Amino acid sequence: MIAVVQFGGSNCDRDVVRALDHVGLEAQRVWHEDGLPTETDGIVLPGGFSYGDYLRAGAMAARSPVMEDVRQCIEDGTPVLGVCNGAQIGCEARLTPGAFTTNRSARFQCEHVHLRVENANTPWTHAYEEGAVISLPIAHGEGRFEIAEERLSELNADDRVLFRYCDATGAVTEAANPNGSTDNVAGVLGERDTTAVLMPHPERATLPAIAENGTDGHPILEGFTVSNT
Ligand SMILES: NC(=O)CC[C@H](N)C(=O)O
Repeated sequence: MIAVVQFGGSNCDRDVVRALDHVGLEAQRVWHEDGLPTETDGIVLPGGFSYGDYLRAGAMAARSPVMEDVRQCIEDGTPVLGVCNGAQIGCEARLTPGAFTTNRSARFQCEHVHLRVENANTPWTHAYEEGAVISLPIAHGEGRFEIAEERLSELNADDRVLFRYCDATGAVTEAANPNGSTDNVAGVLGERDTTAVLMPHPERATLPAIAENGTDGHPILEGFTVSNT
């Protein structure tokens, strides 16, 4: 069972449950104060505006006691995916490197972006070839990935950048960088490749009924089945 952890202000938790259901995975929303059910074999930190994005997006949710359980699950090899606000929470909780800060535009941005798959050898990207270009929606005000230069070199060396913003041809350019993220980074891996966070929303590009968003998010969510085998 995939636990979709809900904090005060989460607003993508139902969408994630529905998308996982479409992928054929049993998922359940779990209120963060209730802790993780014993049958948890995957975790999603969903998008939204936990605690109103006060202080910094994700900063308060990252300090919920449930995050200790999440950390323990990661150590046990349980796959964990953070999406948008969930990515911000993941970085704030130091499950993944770097930080998400205010977009270069200083505005909330809701648009479709192209992403280049930088590492296809992970559960989340197993269905893609390295260098593949996919399209997912973004919707955030604080999605600008920042990290110290030395840490970025380490991340690159360890192949822990999962996705970069690119144009339709796969070129990683400044023009294709929607929010000013360092090195166009849109998603990163934790110390294990079973932990990943990304700002774009795979659950919004999974259901065929939302045709304009495509279905490129489907294989990403399927990562839970890959890492569970
Ligand atoms: N869709 C979301 O999860 C929003 C993310 C976050 N609250 C932001 O605006 O940056």
